[in-house]
Amino acid sequence: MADTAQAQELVYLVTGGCGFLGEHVVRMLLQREPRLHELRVFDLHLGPWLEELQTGPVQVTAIQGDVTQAHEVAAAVAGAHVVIHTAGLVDVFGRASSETIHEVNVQGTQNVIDACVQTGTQFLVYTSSMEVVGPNIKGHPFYRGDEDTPYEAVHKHPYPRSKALAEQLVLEANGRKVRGGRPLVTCALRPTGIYGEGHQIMRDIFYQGQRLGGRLFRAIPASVEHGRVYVGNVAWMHVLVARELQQRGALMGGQAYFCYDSSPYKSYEDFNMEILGPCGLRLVGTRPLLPYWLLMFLAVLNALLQWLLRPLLLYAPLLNPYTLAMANTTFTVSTNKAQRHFGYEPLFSWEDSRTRTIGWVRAMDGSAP
Ligand SMILES: NC(=O)c1ccc[n+]([C@@H]2O[C@H](COP(=O)([O-])OP(=O)(O)OC[C@H]3O[C@@H](n4cnc5c(N)ncnc54)[C@H](O)[C@@H]3O)[C@@H](O)[C@H]2O)c1
Ligand SMILES: CC(C)CCC[C@@H](C)[C@H]1CC[C@H]2[C@@H]3[C@H](O)C=C4C[C@@H](O)CC[C@]4(C)[C@H]3CC[C@]12C
Repeated sequence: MADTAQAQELVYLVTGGCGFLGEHVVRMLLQREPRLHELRVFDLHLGPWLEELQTGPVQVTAIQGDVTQAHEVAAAVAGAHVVIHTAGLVDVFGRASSETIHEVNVQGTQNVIDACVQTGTQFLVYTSSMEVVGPNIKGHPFYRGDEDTPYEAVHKHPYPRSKALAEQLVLEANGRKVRGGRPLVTCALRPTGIYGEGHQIMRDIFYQGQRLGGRLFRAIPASVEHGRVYVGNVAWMHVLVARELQQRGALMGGQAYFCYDSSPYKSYEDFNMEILGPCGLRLVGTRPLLPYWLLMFLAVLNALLQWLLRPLLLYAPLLNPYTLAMANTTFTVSTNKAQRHFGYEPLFSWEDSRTRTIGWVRAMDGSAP
């Protein structure tokens, strides 16, 4: 828990605080933000684990609410010094409509900005995504690029489009006067594919491998690099950026930072095997077992089935044309902007990140649904 020797005076609000990333941000704040007095956790669905946090020195306030409801957001934001806005609809599988994704990710973010302005909250950190940059629909590689690398960002899919619009809103809001006359200071963090304890897709792939007798079948060439970052480091970056934004607003305000750490550059599947291999799974094939055209045919078929079945049931498999394109396009970052601007160093080494994630997967063994 926080070092109580320092004055505990700050009120933080974490939207989406019960999600995969949000829970790590909440726990990290309690461990590493000594000036915290109250931590508000705002989410559509509150987790039972919040109960166990109520016994520490920091007042943890659970708020069940919806970011699309401006009055609920304003009530939660009022009196907060800092807002970390991680709430979002993460959907590249066609589970939600594009209107709903826009409503939550874009209008929800606008509501958060408006609430800061109306109630006088000065610091706003937004969880953006690598997808505001790419991969683009043309499949152009982004090979170990940084925040200044030129890239043709073209957003057709509702999720990346919504993240890009929301990020733009947040960054453009930097400098707006909030109630009381001070300027709003904002910035955006852009994680690549996050992994770690609680990662739903890793869980799904693990169970799928178990159902297939401990095997997964290679679908993506090993040469395609996909950026990954450990959830603990993403959470730490949020905590640090929120703290430093209060001291270095002139430099950091209006900036976007990729989230990075020392996780290795690998294909999506080869990276997963770094975790799932020690948990008993094997990746079959050194090359994709099916040709790309056949995978694309299956992906399109899945999209068609999703559309046809929609009136009856929700069919949302991992493979669709968008996820196939993502998995097949190199997108990795190599940058030190966060280190230069606010002294970020990953808190967890690759070995720690991997060990922690393996421990979490192993604990699920035998509990397949
Ligand atoms: N998972 C990744 O690989 C990844 C990568 C880059 C960026 N991100 C971003 O990180 C953020 C968190 O993602 P995650 O992976 O933890 O997803 P998640 O789905 O686990 O968490 C999102 C949380 O937001 C909440 N939420 C959704 N709609 C809401 C609403 N209308 N009002 C209030 N709360 C709502 C959900 O209940 C959930 O707890 C998102 O903004 C996402 O775009 C995620
Ligand atoms: C050949 C297929 C079966 C492989 C399917 C893999 C696919 C489900 C994976 C590949 C890449 C993954 C995305 C990537 O890690 C980055 C992000 C950004 C983030 O903002 C949200 C999650 C997302 C889209 C990952 C989703 C799962 C993807 C598409």
